[in-house]
Amino acid sequence: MLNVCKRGPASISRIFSAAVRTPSTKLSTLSLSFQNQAKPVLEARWIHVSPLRRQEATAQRYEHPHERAGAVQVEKFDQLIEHGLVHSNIVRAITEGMGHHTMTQVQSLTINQALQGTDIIAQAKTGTGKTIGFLLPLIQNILKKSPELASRQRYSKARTSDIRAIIISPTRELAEQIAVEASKLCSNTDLVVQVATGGNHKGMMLRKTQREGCHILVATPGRLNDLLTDQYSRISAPNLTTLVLDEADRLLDQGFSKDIEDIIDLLPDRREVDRQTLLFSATVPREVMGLVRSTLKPDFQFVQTVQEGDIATHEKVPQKIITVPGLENIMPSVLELAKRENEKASHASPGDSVKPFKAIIYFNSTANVILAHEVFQNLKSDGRGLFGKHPLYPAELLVMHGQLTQERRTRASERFRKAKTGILFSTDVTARGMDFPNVSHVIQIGPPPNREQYIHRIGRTGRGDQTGEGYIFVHTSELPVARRLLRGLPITPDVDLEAAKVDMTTEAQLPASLAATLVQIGDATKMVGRDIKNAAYLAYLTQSQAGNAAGIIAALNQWSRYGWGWDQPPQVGAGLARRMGLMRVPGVNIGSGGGSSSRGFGARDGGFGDRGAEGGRGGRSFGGSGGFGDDRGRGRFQNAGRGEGRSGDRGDRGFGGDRGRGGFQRGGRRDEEDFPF
Ligand SMILES: Nc1ncnc2c1ncn2[C@@H]1O[C@H](COP(=O)(O)OP(=O)(O)OP(=O)(O)O)[C@@H](O)[C@H]1O
Repeated sequence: MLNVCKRGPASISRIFSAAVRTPSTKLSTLSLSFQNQAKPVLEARWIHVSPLRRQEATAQRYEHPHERAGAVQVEKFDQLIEHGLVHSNIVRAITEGMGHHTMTQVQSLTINQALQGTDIIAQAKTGTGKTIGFLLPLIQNILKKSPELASRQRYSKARTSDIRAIIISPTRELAEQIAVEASKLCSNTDLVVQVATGGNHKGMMLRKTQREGCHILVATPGRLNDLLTDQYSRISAPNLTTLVLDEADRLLDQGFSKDIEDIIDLLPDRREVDRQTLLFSATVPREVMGLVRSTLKPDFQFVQTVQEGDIATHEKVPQKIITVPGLENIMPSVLELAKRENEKASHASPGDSVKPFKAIIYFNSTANVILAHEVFQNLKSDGRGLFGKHPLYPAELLVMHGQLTQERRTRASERFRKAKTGILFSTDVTARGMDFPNVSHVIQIGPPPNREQYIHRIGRTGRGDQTGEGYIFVHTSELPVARRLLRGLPITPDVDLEAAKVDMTTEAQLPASLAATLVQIGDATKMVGRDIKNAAYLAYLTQSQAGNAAGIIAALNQWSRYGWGWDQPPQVGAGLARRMGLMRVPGVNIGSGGGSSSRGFGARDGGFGDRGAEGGRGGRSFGGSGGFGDDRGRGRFQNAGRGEGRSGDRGDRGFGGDRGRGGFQRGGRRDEEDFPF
């Protein structure tokens, strides 16, 4: 059926322009391999598990000389009680409270090992239960030293200096989530869990901790540093038994490693108070291995259920790449996808595995999150005027980025957690560790900042025994960089979405449903303010890794013309254009300013001098990364901005940059044979 709309997309944009006028060691058999050190007094051990041999692996016994003779590798939580390894009050919280009976592979390996007190770095795919993997041994090891804490007392006598375990997380939301999980595990014991994050009121947290005491502290790095150095906080951990770094590779990369080093210096000397260190993540890039070694004892174990060469993402999550001819194709394509999935879900019979559409859409900049969220909020179905029903009704449309207050961030997380159907427009603040239930789709807009981030983002779906789907949209000019970053991942091209193929620069006859989608996005975009669009343009420009300035400028200009209906593209400040080497690039609309008018709509996770982190340290990068109170900027334009550190928020004001890899990089070797897309 062909359309109503005789004129094609080009004319849709003209409607806008009328309104807008400016510019194993395979442990194939749980065998252990030894990595000899130069002076092998103690050696680190690598435990790899081939997924195919899991059953076999988990049934084996350890036979390492360091092991307790006869130590059994258990795989049911109840067996931990039978073997006298873990207090029944902890196990009951998992089996009866949470309903988990069988351990996941990473849990089985790490719990069995960590109970013996060794330092561990564990790498396992996203959503495989790593949180319990470190919480359970951590809690048991506290109870081993203080059995009197094993059952609930009427009056707890905990103090602020009773901290036995500290868990560090790179983001506030993740810290909150871990604290909730830890409280569940401790629910039958007398252990007290507290959480300290940058966005929350320090005084209130301190008063609560002074009132209730603390045995397990979950914190973000900046706030933890702040508490440990504040002599009035009375927070101390003289008897610390365990330190956990969740998302360890993130905490040990350049953005956070100095904070972590400072925190470790503030903890009791390990030679005087022995403690266990546990590092967990789905990704452990080689670059951080040096720091991993220096953080752990020399005889640490590397429990790796993802081996080099294995697929790092879940095979059960189909991943598709959609190459679009214009950036203006992306929002209509997302809407088409959402409508299609809603349609499928509404026709599914009760036995079908089709889930309601509940998606997280990741953007590389705060400004683009804001723009997309506004557009989707403004959507109306055809012919209903201003008060028309939303085409995705009853979906929740939520936004999450580092410029929001902590209260709004928490509210957005909670609402998305509860939503049956919805879209969370997000920067990378939710990319790691967040366990939102029933996420059916993860959609990434543009190439991710790096391969690890792609893996963590995709990991928000297909968690536990759930299924899910991944989509990534890239502009043709971004394809080389996407191929370089995502080499070897099971991503296949997708050509099903009509809105992703249509040429918006020419008039055409279109199927009615496609025309309706384009008109809906067009009308909704028209209602979004100029500043937001300017900011989105500049953020996309400054964080782009396309390696081709002329190409990305052309794509952005086409977006502003055919997506927003602007005659002139937004201005790029002369200073910024100079710094980015854009002065001679055709199509750049150079303004007179030294920088850009879009401050405040940060690009990838922050920057703009807002390295203020959780504790509010001023910074110097603009165009940084950081953002969302989690990531710390290593921006493209270091030193170019003013320090605008804001207490309680780790840089999210920047408008540029990419985590340590700045824009316009070379696209890397192009070897078509290597890529399915
Ligand atoms: N043994 C288990 N059996 C079934 N479900 C489990 C088990 N352990 C944990 N889960 C559930 O699996 C989900 C994912 O767990 P968790 O968040 O710990 O994963 P993760 O490996 O830390 O993920 P990420 O790498 O994204 O941080 C949670 O909903 C959790 O309740």
